[in-house]
Amino acid sequence: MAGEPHLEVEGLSKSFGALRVTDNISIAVPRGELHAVIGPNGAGKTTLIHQLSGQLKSDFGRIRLEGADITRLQMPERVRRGLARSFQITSILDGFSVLENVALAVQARSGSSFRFFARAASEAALNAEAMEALARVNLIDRAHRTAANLSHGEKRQLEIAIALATGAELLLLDEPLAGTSHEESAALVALMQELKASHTIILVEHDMEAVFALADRVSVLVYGRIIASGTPAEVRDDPAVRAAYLGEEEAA
Ligand SMILES: Nc1ncnc2c1ncn2[C@@H]1O[C@H](COP(=O)(O)OP(=O)(O)OP(=O)(O)O)[C@@H](O)[C@H]1O
Repeated sequence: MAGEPHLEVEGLSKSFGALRVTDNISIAVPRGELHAVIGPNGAGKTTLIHQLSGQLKSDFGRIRLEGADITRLQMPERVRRGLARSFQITSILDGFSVLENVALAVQARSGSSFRFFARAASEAALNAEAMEALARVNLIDRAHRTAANLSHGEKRQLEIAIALATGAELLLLDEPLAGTSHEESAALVALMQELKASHTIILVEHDMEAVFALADRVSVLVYGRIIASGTPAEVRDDPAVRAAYLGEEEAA
């Protein structure tokens, strides 16, 4: 339906024992928006991503993807519906080539549809799609390398290619810039800028320069609660945010 948010989260909560890690979170993300989620260490950002991806069951609340309630769906079903995450901890198969890593994701998405082809044709079709995803993330020239031999930044690009190859329209990116060099980070920021044109993105990231350059809107999570949500400028000027979060950065 026109006007329906691509992703809508309502009253989402998760506790570990007595600790309420995400607390009544509500966010609506229109199609095509890059929505950043920032907050201090331990605020609950990764837990929220796990709840959205289906890796963690929520205690309370609703998640809707284009209006459809996906709260109770398992991760593979969410992926099938176009929601995929790139992992903070790498999900790459080190012993396989870059191309094979992406081809596996294409195959997982396509399921049996490639079985109609003869084996060689099926492989060619898989590889062609995988190469397309690699082209999107500028990794074509690394296609035949063993994944283990990629640089850290290239591995992050590969993770995004794998998420794209699942056919995702909504990407959950959990700290894609963590541990990257200045150059790697610049390449990934440029890549996310490009992906914004075709994908809805939820980005958890500590690099404030990147967040404020990329985000259409930013939500600030502190102790599991959203204390502010708005444009980068609105969030930057919010006194509660400055006190709870950005102030902490300045003091560091
Ligand atoms: N499986 C778990 N069992 C118990 N506690 C957990 C579990 N996962 C996370 N926590 C706790 O929940 C809180 C939030 O963790 P989470 O990783 O979501 O924070 P975060 O905002 O992503 O932090 P960071 O920025 O450091 O990655 C932390 O106090 C963490 O110790």
